[in-house]
Amino acid sequence: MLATAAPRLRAAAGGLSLPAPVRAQLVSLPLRRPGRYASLRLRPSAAAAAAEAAPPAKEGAEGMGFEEMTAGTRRRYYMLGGKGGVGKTSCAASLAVRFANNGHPTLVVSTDPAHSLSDSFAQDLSGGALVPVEGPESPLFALEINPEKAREEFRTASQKNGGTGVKDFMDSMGLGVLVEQLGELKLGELLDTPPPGLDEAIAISKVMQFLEAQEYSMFSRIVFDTAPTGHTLRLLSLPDFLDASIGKILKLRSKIASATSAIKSVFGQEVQQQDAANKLEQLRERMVKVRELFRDTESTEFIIVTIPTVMAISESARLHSSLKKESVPVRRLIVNQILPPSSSDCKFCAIKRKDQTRALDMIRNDPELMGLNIIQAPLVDMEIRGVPALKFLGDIVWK
Ligand SMILES: Nc1ncnc2c1ncn2[C@@H]1O[C@H](COP(=O)(O)OP(=O)(O)OP(=O)(O)O)[C@@H](O)[C@H]1O
Repeated sequence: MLATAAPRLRAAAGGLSLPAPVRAQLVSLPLRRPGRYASLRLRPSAAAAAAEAAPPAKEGAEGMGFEEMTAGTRRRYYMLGGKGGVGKTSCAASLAVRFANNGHPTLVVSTDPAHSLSDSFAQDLSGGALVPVEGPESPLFALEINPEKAREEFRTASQKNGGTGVKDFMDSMGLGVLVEQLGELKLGELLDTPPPGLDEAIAISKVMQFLEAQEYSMFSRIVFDTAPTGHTLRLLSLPDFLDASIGKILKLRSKIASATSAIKSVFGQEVQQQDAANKLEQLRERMVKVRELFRDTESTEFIIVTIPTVMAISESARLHSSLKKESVPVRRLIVNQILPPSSSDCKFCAIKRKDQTRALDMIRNDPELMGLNIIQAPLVDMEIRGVPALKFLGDIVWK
């Protein structure tokens, strides 16, 4: 029973209470104030008692606990995704803190255009660059990919330079060669409007950087806090789309090249043509790498986050089905915000708990979801913000 498990914890309206020191800080915590929590640590006894008081964290397959997630120093990617508002950011941030506290230099990346990593860590992590998170034992960095800023740069560049500045912008994302080709094919109008999927293209370009740039080589764990389902599915299918598009551009180029070769006698043109084609092939190879990364069971895992409601579970089942079609590895399902058992005679809580129990049964009987390792995460009675609160949640969820 919560009330007797530890004096710091109480059975509040059926939910799990944060320990007093964390609560005290949270009440007065402003948004995005850096450094506030750097020295605050949860007392191990409180965290342990909370973990004990929480509902069973896991069911399902053996050997799928945190030990397996943290083993080895070879880099692994974890993508957390699901319906809006279910707790993707809280779970991703808590996993990142847990990795960092277990010796992994970790990067947590938000690909959600409506970022909440800064709010979750209660530190200003905005700006689109790597920012150190204060608090964990090993280095933890955060990156909020800033598509709105990128969109703005895109618009400004194309307005100022009649389209040519767009190339610089796309160059910076490693996609400049695509623009060159579109320009050569006289598809200029395509360059003046941000293409659909630009947010995802920016995220993909970052993933390419993770694979290639020295700056990122130190990270042994990279955790993605993804956007709600639709966005994320587009993100995952984009490398395929770009690969196919590049294929089409290459074909079109070669058709145009052969049609015009008779009148092209300028020395060097052939070489230029070949150079552009090579660059396109290179970009294509990079896309293939990203696509393979998303599908590599050794290095990547997509973790679906849901809550115990019929609507969220139905969306999770659809998400899992789409991810399977994309061959993205999924093994775990977090069911967040579960009401722990309570001795209180709150009628509302009893009904809510029954509803949640039915929803959990629904997961166990759903053909799409039943094979996944289910991780139950308790509802805490306050917003989870700041490293100590995330550590508290992470120690309960990731066992
Ligand atoms: N287990 C929990 N107990 C209590 N509060 C929680 C829990 N999980 C998440 N929350 C709260 O719910 C809110 C939404 O959580 P979060 O931002 O993590 O969700 P999200 O799925 O990332 O949302 P979005 O789709 O808007 O990005 C936050 O205020 C967070 O503190």
